[in-house]
Amino acid sequence: MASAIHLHTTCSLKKLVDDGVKSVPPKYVFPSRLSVDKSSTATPRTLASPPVIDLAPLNTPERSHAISQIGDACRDYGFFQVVNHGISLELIKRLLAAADKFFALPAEDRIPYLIDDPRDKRSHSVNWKETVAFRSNTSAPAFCMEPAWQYKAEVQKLGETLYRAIVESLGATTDEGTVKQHVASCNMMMHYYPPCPDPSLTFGLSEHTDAGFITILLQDQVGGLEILKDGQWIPCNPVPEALTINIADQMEILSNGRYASILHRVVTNGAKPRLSVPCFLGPSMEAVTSPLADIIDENNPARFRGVVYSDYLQHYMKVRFDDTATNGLDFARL
Ligand SMILES: O=C(O)CCC(=O)C(=O)O
Ligand SMILES: [Fe+2]
Repeated sequence: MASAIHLHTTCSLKKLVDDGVKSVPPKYVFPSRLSVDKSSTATPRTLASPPVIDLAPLNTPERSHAISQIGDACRDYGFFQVVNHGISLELIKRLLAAADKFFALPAEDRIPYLIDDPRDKRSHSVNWKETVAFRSNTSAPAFCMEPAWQYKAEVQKLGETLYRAIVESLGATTDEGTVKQHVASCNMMMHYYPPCPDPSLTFGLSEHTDAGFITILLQDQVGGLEILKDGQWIPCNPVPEALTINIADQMEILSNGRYASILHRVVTNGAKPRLSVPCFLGPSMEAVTSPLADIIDENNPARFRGVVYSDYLQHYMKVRFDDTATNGLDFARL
């Protein structure tokens, strides 16, 4: 969400829940939730969760095996989880502990740091979550900033590794200058989804795709993330010590549509709060994304035009979170 203007919010959903709210206030009700046949949105058991991929072989003679696993996951799911990702588990624990400590603070100490995520308002409905965005040294209390900055730097490195691997899985090459331009920014947020008195009425985060190249998500073990696969919402169940990766819009353009940016959403639950830390890795504002030259020929013509990221983001923020359009990528489609 690189270009979004983040206004600070004045209220806390968590406080409402802590104070014992017994029903969902109307602004948090998604009308689409009321009209759907609940049986069709019940978590299906038939389709598997996205695959879990071991990244350790990337630095060994077995690299090509890991690359083909990544390619298959990008093509078949647009989502996968990675273990042996190189980010210290101790650092991850420290970050999650800091996040827990932050969300345990009294509401008045937390509210100044909460942002109005522009993605939280879809038409008239509001997502069931609270969010902090790590944009400056004062985005969160110092005890959060310290692990957050360290984690963000590690995620940026992992993002470059994954970008290279994904391009390689397409049978294409890239140069270091392009990697730096396309993995130029890392927008990090921290979402807290309180337990909800009626999860059938709400979304933690309603369906969307992410705008950048790839998103690296740290989620706790509670669960709630779902992806749309073959017309069915399937859970992306948390795996201990894994990070969740998804293809975002710029990667769909780069891969000329071979790797789709997948719709995903977060559902709420009645029992436990959930914490997640997404990092949106995207290009610099002036960078142009277009399909990789190596994968375009007369049998595979370009399906997208080149787009400047700042133009893309402007369009994305306009259409993605109202009810009038469903696909931000139509902006770039030829
Ligand atoms: O909390 C999650 O699991 C997903 C968050 C997400 O999709 C986003 O912030 O774009
Ligand atoms: Fe997302």
